[in-house]
Parts: sequence; structure tokens; C-alpha cells
Amino acid sequence: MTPVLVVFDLDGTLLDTHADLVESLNYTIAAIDVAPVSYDDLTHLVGHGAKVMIERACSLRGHPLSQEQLPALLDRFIAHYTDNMPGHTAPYPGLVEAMDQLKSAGCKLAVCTNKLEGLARSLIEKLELTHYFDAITGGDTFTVRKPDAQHLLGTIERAGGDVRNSVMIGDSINDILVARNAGVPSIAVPFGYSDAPVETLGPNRVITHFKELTPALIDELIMDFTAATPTAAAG
Ligand SMILES: O=C(O)COP(=O)(O)O
Ligand SMILES: [Mg+2]
Repeated sequence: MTPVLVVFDLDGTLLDTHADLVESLNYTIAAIDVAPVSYDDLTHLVGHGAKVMIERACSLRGHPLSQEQLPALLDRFIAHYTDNMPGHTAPYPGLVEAMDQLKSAGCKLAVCTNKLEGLARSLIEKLELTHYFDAITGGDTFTVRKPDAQHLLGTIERAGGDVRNSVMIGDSINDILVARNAGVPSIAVPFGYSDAPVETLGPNRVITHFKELTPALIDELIMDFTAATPTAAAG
């Protein structure tokens, strides 16, 4: 039987990236005299990749961008963010212990983020977490990204997992939707970047700390999900 695969979102789920995102974003938009954004604004800005984050930040501050302005700003963001990695970014409390426990129980782990794959890989590498993951995919890895099912299905395939034996864990609507679209159960965490309370996004479970992310919880979630999904059970 294929090992259980736990797929993590990155920003706001694996890693607390808020301080560095705010810093690089404000450095980027200062180039065109757009006023800085705050930590609270991030719930509205993060989760769709850097391009959307820059666009939304400028709109939020009353300076909608033209499409011609975007590439240079994106380059500015990527350069600043890369130069300052890992900055203040760190795994959320209990994450490493939870991943160790899952690995010991035979689970595979993967990352499915809308961050650019290169940025995600560098950041994970700088934090010495690369060895945990059987696959790392970003918003530019495939032709589509979360919430499109193919982003998660492609990640599962690269990690050598099975869609019937996988779980997605994330902090935003795109994570819950990609799981639903791919036919995979989801877990939401409330400490990331979501406009709405995560309970209202329709995840199969909510955990408030990684100490709750045990092999037993994952098994139970897959069992419940399979039992409630006739096609998955039949497949
Ligand atoms: O918006 C981003 O850059 C990525 O966000 P994600 O890791 O939560 O998918
Ligand atoms: Mg996220």
C-alpha cells in the first residue's frame, strides 16, 4: 500500500513568514511611492503568489497597477526577499516535532504552495528542512496553481503518493478548495493568513497547534473521508 502523504501549504502553515513578507513587500511598493502595508493586511494579500500580493497591496493603498508596472516590481520583490532569506521566518511551534513523528510512522511529506517554487525551495533549504519533503511544488511549477486540483494532484504524483491516501493542510481558502477539488481531506490551521475564520472555509478538521497533527489524526481523517466518499471507497 502507498504510504500516507501529508501535503503542507507553506506561507502561514509550515512557516511564519509574515515579517519578511511585509518587509519585502513594503520595500517593493516604496519604489513607486505606495504607502506601506501592515501585518493585518496580509490576510487579504497572501496565498495567491507574489504577483497578486503586490497588485493587491497597491490597490489597497489606492494605487492600482498597470500590467506594465508588474514585472519590474515582481523582480524587485524576488531580489529583496531572496537576499534576506531566511530573515525572521521560522517553522510554527511544534511543526518539526510533528513532522518527525509523521516520518517515524512511515508518512511521506510534501509542500504545495502558491509561492514561486524557487523561493519556496531556497527558504526551505535555508531553514534546513528540505530533507523532510518528497516533493516541493510552487505556483509556477505547473500551468495551474491552487485552487486548481492539478496543482495538488501533481504534487501527490511527484511525491510518489496516492490521492486516496493523502491529506492537505493549509491556512487559506485556496488550500481547502484545492483539497476539495482533488478529492482529498483537508486540515485547516488558524494561525496563518485567512480573511475568514478557517472553520467557515469547510475543512474536514481544524487544528490549532501542530501537537495535534499526529499519525493517528491523519489515519482517522483518511478513514472518515473514505467512508463518507463512495467513489473514493470504491476506487
Ligand atoms: O501567496 C503566496 O506567496 C503563497 O502562499 P501559500 O504558501 O500560502 O500558498
Ligand atoms: Mg498559506
